[in-house]
Amino acid sequence: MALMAGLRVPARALLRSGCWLRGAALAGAEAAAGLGAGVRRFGSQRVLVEPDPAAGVAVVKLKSPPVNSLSLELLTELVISLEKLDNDKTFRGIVLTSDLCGVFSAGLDLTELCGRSPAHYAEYWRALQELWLRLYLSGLVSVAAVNGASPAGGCLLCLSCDYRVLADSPSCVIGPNETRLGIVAPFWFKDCMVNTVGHRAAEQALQLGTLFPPAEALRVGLVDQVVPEDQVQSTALAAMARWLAIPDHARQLTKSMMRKPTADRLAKHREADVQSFVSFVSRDSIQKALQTYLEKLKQKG
Ligand SMILES: CCCCCCCC/C=C\C=C\CC(=O)SCCNC(=O)CCNC(=O)[C@H](O)C(C)(C)COP(=O)(O)OP(=O)(O)OC[C@H]1O[C@@H](n2cnc3c(N)ncnc32)[C@H](O)[C@@H]1OP(=O)(O)O
Repeated sequence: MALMAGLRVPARALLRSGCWLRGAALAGAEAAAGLGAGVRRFGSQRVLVEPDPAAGVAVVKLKSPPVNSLSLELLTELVISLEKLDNDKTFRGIVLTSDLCGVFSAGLDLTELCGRSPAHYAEYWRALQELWLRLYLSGLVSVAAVNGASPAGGCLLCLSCDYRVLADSPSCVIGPNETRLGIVAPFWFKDCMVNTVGHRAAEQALQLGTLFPPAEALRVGLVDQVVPEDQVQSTALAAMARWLAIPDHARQLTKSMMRKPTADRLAKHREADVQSFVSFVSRDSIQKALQTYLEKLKQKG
């Protein structure tokens, strides 16, 4: 750990922020990255949006060190950015990626699920539902450029996109590891898994809490392409070009036809889903399991 201005800052976080600062330093090379003169990045503290209006594409980068865990703030900022892009006719597609080195998203922020009030759990779960519904049903083409580990809720984010490109590195594991924490993925995560990899593979992965290394993730169909780490974003953009070659109205109607029944299962029972999450996560046994897991993570660091 490094101590900075009285703040306990993990060395890994500094390394990672070095990684995204390096990205910021490359701002001068924005033209090379497709950002023309006068085109400005926008976004918020935890979500960086790099627009390429000429291509109709925005690269949306998660930048919430150390591990892009889905805090209430990150969920909220991501929903706002997606809403803005969805409502802006300039954009037809987004590439969702991480601005940190080695981690796409660590999934739900476990500190949001431990030792908080039922009202907080309910607010948190509503924000997660909101993000999932918005991303899953977005009219934009969404390509996940998965440049780091993506367990549990991180995997859900990827599955909500239309296409997934994963970096070929042993640390880039992806999958629904919830049961390993002693918790259960919500039914809408289960539905996304089933829709992507089929019932049998989803059942095994969900029960065993499997985190797939890249080659396995490709084999089961959890991701669509595995490429060297430095080619993840360019490959995602190339995939995007293929998807954008299809007329929007036809693609959007087809996407809706494929996804709406799954989304409706949650949309029609959102409040019941919130209540079952709150009562589940408030159980003493679940609180203990989550605390123990968090402590193990911290000790490992
Ligand atoms: C009856 C039915 C009812 C249905 C109800 C439904 C209930 C559903 C409930 C919950 C669903 C949950 C889904 C989830 O997403 S749970 C979260 C699962 N995530 C994980 O297991 C990932 C844990 N993290 C890791 O494996 C690693 O951190 C990794 C992402 C691989 C990165 O590794 P590394 O680079 O080595 O970084 P560190 O492990 O050292 O972590 C750095 C610091 O970040 C903290 N951390 C990590 N992950 C989280 C997290 N998810 N939330 C909060 N904090 C996290 C970690 O403790 C380190 O902190 P510190 O620096 O203070 O030591």
